[in-house]
Amino acid sequence: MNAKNGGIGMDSTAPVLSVNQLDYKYEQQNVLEGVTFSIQKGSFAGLVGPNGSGKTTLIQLILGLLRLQEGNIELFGTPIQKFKNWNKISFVSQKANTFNRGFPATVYEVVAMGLTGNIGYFRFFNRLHKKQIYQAIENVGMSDYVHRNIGDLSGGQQQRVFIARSLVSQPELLILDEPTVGVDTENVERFYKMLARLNKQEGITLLLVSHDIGTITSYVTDLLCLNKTIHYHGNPSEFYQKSDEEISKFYGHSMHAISHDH
Ligand SMILES: Nc1ncnc2c1ncn2[C@@H]1O[C@H](COP(=O)(O)OP(=O)(O)OP(=O)(O)O)[C@@H](O)[C@H]1O
Repeated sequence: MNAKNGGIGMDSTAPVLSVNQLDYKYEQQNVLEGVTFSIQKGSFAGLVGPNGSGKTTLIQLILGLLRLQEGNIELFGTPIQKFKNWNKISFVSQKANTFNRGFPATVYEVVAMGLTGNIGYFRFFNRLHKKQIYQAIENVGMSDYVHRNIGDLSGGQQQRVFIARSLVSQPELLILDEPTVGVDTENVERFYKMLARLNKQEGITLLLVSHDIGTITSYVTDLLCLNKTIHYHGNPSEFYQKSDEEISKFYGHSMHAISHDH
C-alpha cells in the first residue's frame, strides 16, 4: 500500500530508504553498478566497503548532492526527485571533526546551530528550542560539557557534539560518513554504544558508513557490504558464517573480521 500524496504525504509503511538498480559513473569509470537495497524504520544499518568502493558516492546520491544517472532512490516512500522533507534526514560527515579547534563557540552554541535551519539565524530560541538543545546534548552524554568551548574537547567528544547538532532538529534518519576518523579506539566503542542507544531508545534510523567492519558488526542490526555493488545485506552474525575466501572476494583483500558480543 502506498499512500503518496503528490510527494507531500508520506507512506508510513514504506522503507525509510529504498535504492533500486543504481548505476553511477564518473567520466568512464563505473563506480556503482546495480546497487539495490532498502532500510526499514528503526534499523541501525552499517555500510562497509574498502577504499574506493563507492560509499561516499552512494551517500551523496542519497542526500541529493549528486544527480541520479541510472536507477532510483526513494526516501520515506517518495522518489528523491519529489522529496521535500529534508528535515527528516540529518548527515554527519567525516569532516566534522576536522573542525577548527580555535572556533570560539560552546557546546550549547554549536548544538543550537542545528536549529537555525528551522527557525532562521536572527530569531530567538524559545523555551521549547532550549529544551530540545539540552535534550540533544544529554542524548549524546555531553551534559557535563554544555558551557565548555568546543575547541577544548577531545576528537570523540567533539564528534558527539556534532551528532547532537544533527539530532536537535529531530531527524528520523541519521546518516554518518566515517564519523570515527580521528577518534581513539577506546572512544570509538563508546561512540558506537551511544549510537546504538539512540537507535533503540530514541527510535532513530541510522545509516553508518565505515571501513571498520570489525567493530561495527557488534552494534548494527543490518550489515551492507558495498564494493561497486551490494555483495551482502543481512544480519551481521550470518556474515561471519561466510568463508574468508567469500568475504575477501568482495572486500578486495583478505580480512579477518572480529566479532564482539555486547
Ligand atoms: N569527483 C570524482 N571524480 C572522479 N572520480 C571520483 C570522484 N569521486 C570519487 N571518484 C572515484 O570513484 C571511486 C569511488 O569513490 P568513493 O569516494 O565513492 O569511494 P569510498 O568507498 O567512499 O572511498 P573511501 O573509503 O576511500 O572514502 C574511486 O575510485 C574514486 O577515485
